[in-house]
This record gives sequence, C-alpha cells and structure tokens, in this order.
Amino acid sequence: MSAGLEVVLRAERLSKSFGGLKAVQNVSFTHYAGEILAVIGPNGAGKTTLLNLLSGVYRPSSGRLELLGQDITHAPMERRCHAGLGRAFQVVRPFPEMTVLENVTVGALFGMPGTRLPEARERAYDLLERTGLADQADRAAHELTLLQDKRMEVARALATHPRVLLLDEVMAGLRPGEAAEAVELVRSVRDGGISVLFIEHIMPVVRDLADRVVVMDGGEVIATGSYREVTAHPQVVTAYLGTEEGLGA
Ligand SMILES: Nc1ncnc2c1ncn2[C@@H]1O[C@H](COP(=O)(O)OP(=O)(O)OP(=O)(O)O)[C@@H](O)[C@H]1O
Repeated sequence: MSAGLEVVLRAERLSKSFGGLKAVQNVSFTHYAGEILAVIGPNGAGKTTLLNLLSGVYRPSSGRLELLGQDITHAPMERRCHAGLGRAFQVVRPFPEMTVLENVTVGALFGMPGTRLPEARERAYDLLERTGLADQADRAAHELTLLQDKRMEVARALATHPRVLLLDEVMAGLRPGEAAEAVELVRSVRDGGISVLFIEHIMPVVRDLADRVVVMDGGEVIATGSYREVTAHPQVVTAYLGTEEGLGA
C-alpha cells in the first residue's frame, strides 16, 4: 500500500490516558481505501481503547484523527457515523425483543437521516440477504445463535452506509467452521467497497484476512506491515512470548 491510494482513516499520535495510565500512546497509522487492516496485541495493549477513540466513545488526550480527509478528532459518534464510520461491537447489543429486520432497519434509519421507513426496511432486507440472515428476518433478535448475532451486528453497521467498518473481535466465541464463515463475510464486505479495520486475537484469522497489521503493546504501535513482516519482528515476538494467544499461527 503506498502513495496515491485514497486514505480513509489517518491517526496521528493519538493518545489516551486514564488517570496516570497511558492506555494509548502516540499511535499513528494510515488505513487505505479497500484495505482490511488488523490491530493486534497482547491483553491490555490498548486495542479496545484505540477502537473507542476511532469510533468516538472516547476523545483523545492528544493527537489527531481524520476520516476521509475530515478532522473528526473531537466529533461525536453520530457525526462520525454520518461521515462514513460504522462499528460492529464485540458484545452484541441488539434490541432483543425486536425482530432481526427491525434491528437492522433501526441502523438504516439512524445512519441516513431523512430516510423513510419503507426505504430503510428495504435496505435492511437487502443487507439481511447479503449477510445470510434473510430467513431469520422475522425472528426476535434474542433467538439468534452467536454467529447469527454477529451477522446481524455487521448488517446493522452496514445499514448506516459506512465507508469504513470497525470490527471488535467479531470472531470471539465462534467455532472454527463459524469463524471461517465470518471471515468470508468480512471479505465480502470489503469486496463491496468498504474498508475494514478489525481487532482480533485469533492469529490464523489475522493471517487469512488482513492486508496489513498494526501491532500494539503497552499502548504503543510496535510494528506495522504484512502478517509475515510483523510476526517476524523481534519486538512483536517478545511481546507475545508467554502470552495465552502466543504467535502460534
Ligand atoms: N475505562 C478505563 N479506565 C481505566 N483504565 C482503562 C479503561 N479502559 C482500559 N483501561 C486500561 O487501559 C489499558 C488498555 O486496555 P484495552 O482494553 O484498550 O486493551 P486491549 O488491548 O483491548 O486488551 P484486551 O485484548 O485484553 O481486550 C489496560 O491497562 C486497561 O486496564
């Protein structure tokens, strides 16, 4: 990835402290259009805090963040969403009593102000087809399996018309066959023209899915590059030594 490609997200020296703890320190990276970018790192590295800075849950203590050339460093979540940033959560938070179709329709209404209900429902139904959930449209959200929940969460995020989709450990808790399906879903999202940034602990998933990888440790970026490059980086090997996830893949 190099000059000339459109930049969708640019983080410049982003930092976030909680009291005296520097959870994210001077993190810089560039995310190019059409790219699947992984953020990895051992427990406590600062990945979730970074995702929260990107999506607007937290404001940075310092640094700058650009989405499609716009400064969104201090923008509220809603403005980020309308500017093209979508997020699917690790802990799926649907409206449990509403149907799957209704849940995704809410995403379509929220993401595109001025959208009328029939249009939003139509878009939601299209997304259920794309995410393999059309046959679950009329079920209550709380009846879904974990994989179906994750599909729905991706559909809800896609309903907001993102240019960049942030995924927070969507593979967590899935069986290997299910994870393979989720990998295919993420690829199909990218093939549909949406850039994807994901946090993931499962290294084979990172290897199979990521075009580039940003590695964090102790709040800082310690390596950026292809999967092969970063997993051969001495600082990355050291960071993962003795951790549960290891670098086994
Ligand atoms: N709201 C908060 N208040 C205080 N400290 C926090 C808060 N959120 C995170 N931290 C601390 O910031 C550091 C980075 O945490 P973070 O959750 O971002 O790491 P992570 O890489 O996502 O870890 P994991 O892989 O275990 O989810 C940790 O030391 C954590 O305890």
